[in-house]
Amino acid sequence: MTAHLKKAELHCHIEGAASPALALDMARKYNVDVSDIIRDGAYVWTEFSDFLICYDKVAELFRTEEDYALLAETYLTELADAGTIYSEIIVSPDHGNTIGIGADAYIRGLAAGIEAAKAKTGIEGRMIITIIRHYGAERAEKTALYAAERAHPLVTGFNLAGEERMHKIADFTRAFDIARDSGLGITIHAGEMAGAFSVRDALDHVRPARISHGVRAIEDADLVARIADEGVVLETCPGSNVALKVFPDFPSHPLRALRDAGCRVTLNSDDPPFFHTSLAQEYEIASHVLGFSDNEINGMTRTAIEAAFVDEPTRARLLAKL
Ligand SMILES: Nc1ncnc2[nH]cnc12
Ligand SMILES: [Zn+2]
Repeated sequence: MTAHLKKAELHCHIEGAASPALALDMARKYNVDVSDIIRDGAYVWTEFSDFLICYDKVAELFRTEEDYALLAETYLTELADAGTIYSEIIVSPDHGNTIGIGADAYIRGLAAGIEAAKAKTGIEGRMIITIIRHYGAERAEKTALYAAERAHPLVTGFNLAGEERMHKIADFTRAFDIARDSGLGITIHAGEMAGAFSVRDALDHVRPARISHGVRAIEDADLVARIADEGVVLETCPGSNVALKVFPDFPSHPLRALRDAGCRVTLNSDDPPFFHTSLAQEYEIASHVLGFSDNEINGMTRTAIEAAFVDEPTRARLLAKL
């Protein structure tokens, strides 16, 4: 049982945290037919690109600042109930623009949800603005400028998500330079749907403090050694990887091998209800399926707080809670 363990997560896409029940509430509110994406109380998708389409359709069900506040408050309260003290949610101002409320209202709504959850439960939350790889470099640079202008004090990091098999990481270096120069922490999706070369490209071109996933680095022993040497933190999401068939099953997942090779690893949920998981379940998988001891799991939680994109007094306060 890991229910008694304190938890922290660095990697959850906020629209990907919407339960099918909450998405159905939104669909009813806006009279949207969602029978193509929700069936028998579960999201319906077949493989990664189809998952991204399903994800976008769910995101478009949240249409006001209040909807986004409810989404963030609901998710973070649920995390806090499972013993979570810290969460970074990945947010996409581009979604605010798509639904027509604009990036500012989107971020304001999410921030209100984070603050409401904190007031109720004490959970600390931050936002990581993500650019979307398949939208291309031009849109990424606009979003980076928006993030750099300090969209909100709770925005503390910058990421690249989306279809990893499109474009090159080198196309996004200007966006990452803008974000880094503004003081945002840098992480980047790599080594999930593409192989070790993608992680190497991220390290060479972007120099992130963390890699979102990074698990396919396991295909290249020299790269694993480099990740360990450089202390780059891996935001691993085993349940997501198995659901998306990055690895066929949990025994094939490289979390143990990466950790044993000296990589700094953390546990994360990615898009929990899409992958039939939760942060609490990822902790359970780490314990009962991957065989990590409570001490080893606590070490991963500590790594998450050490690598969190927060100011030092907040980090010290969070570390004191472990
Ligand atoms: N697992 C994932 N990989 C890349 N982009 C995403 N957007 C939402 N979930 C994602
Ligand atoms: Zn992700």
